[in-house]
Amino acid sequence: MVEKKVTLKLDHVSKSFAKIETDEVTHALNEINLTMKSGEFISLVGPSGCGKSTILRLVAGLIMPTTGKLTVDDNEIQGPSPERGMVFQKPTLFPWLTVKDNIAFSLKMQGKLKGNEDKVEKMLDVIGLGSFRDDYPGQLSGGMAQRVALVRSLINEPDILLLDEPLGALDAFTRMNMQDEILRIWQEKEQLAIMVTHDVDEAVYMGSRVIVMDSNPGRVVSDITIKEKYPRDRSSAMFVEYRNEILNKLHYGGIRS
Ligand SMILES: Nc1ncnc2c1ncn2[C@@H]1O[C@H](COP(=O)(O)OP(=O)(O)OP(=O)(O)O)[C@@H](O)[C@H]1O
Repeated sequence: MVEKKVTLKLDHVSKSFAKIETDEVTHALNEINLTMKSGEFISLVGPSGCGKSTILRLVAGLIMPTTGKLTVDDNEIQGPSPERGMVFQKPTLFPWLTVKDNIAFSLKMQGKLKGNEDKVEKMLDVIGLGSFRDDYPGQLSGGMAQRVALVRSLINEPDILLLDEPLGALDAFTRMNMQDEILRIWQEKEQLAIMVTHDVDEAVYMGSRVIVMDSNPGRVVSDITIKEKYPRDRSSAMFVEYRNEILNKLHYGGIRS
């Protein structure tokens, strides 16, 4: 179980980007108010450009809001922190480091590797890549590389896990296995997970809450609590009902795919 329970708040958060070539401004997010807590799995869905990744990058502290503020337990987010781990769609591994060294990298950088070597080995076992520990990322399949990228973030035991379409590039079979793997780790650690996905099925299968967004300007149009218990059955009446409700919000909210 994760030691620290946290509350993340987005308080009237707006983010605009200026285009370099023109005077135009993109209102990526407009007045977002959200409260999320440890133990929740938040799925963010919405059309391309509605600001889903911008929310993750703000929470990661990679960018700052134009107005409003983001806080973790009332402390304003002012930059990146190992307490907020991000996994991107394309696994961002160091090609010159072995699988094991990629996983150990952040512990090493923080001077925490000594005494934690067994944690790296445990993570290798968790993702079933123990026998690939000395291989380089270029030798791995896409699914294997994504598993390494996932545990590389998890090894820091972040209070907040940010997943930016982490399974988007995987084949259907690997994707379903990884969904269960991520859920298992999340349930064990009880951290706050926030995942961007384009797949409504995946959003309902994994999320304890599904937040539906729309674009121009980027905003929240619906915040749905999924009350069905885990593990979920994709063919159950309740599951199908949730999926239809979200698809309806995406269409009737004027959302384009
Ligand atoms: N660094 C940036 N500079 C300029 N505009 C940006 C920047 N980052 C994002 N935007 C714009 O902000 C809007 C929201 O982008 P964002 O990537 O958050 O959307 P998204 O919902 O994650 O989209 P997708 O589903 O396609 O990944 C888009 O119009 C995008 O072009």
